[in-house]
Amino acid sequence: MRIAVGADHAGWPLKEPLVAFLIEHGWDVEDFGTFSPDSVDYPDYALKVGEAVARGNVDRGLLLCGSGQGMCMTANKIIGVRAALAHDVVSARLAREHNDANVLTMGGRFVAQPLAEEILLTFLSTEFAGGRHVRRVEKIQTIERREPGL
Ligand SMILES: O=C(CO)[C@H](O)[C@H](O)[C@H](O)COP(=O)(O)O
Repeated sequence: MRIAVGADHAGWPLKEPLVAFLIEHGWDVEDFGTFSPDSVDYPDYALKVGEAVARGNVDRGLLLCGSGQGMCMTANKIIGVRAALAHDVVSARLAREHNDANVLTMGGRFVAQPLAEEILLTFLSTEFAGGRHVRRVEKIQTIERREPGL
C-alpha cells in the first residue's frame, strides 16, 4: 500500500516520525516535503498530496500543518479527495467507516506523536462500512462535479 505525505513547517516536526512509523508498518511512502522548519505555504503541499490521491498514484494521503485545517480545506478542493481532520481516534475511524475518507489531516501543534500514531493507524486500518454510506458519498461526488450555479 502506498501513501503520499506532505507537511508545512508547522507539520514538519510531526511528519518526520510519522514517515518512519509508516515505513515500519510496511507502507510505501511518497514524501512530498517539506523537509525543514523553514516557513512554507500549506496549499502547495496539499495540492501535491491531493493530486497523488486523486490520480490513484497512492492509496491514501496524510497532510500535516499547524492546525490541520488549512490542509483539509485545500485538499478538499481537489475532485476525488475526501480529506478529514482528526485529532482523536473515533473521528479517524468514522471518517473511514462513514465517509470513505482518503486523506487524513492533523495539526502538528495539536497532537503529540503517540496520539498521532494511534489516529493514523486507525485511519489506515479501518474499512469503509458501505451500506447507507455509499449513497451519501455518491452525493458528495455529484456535488463536487456539478457546474457552479452562480
Ligand atoms: O495551521 C494552519 C492553518 O491551517 C496552517 O497549516 C499553518 O501551519 C499555519 O497557518 C502556519 O502559521 P505560521 O504562523 O506561519 O507558522
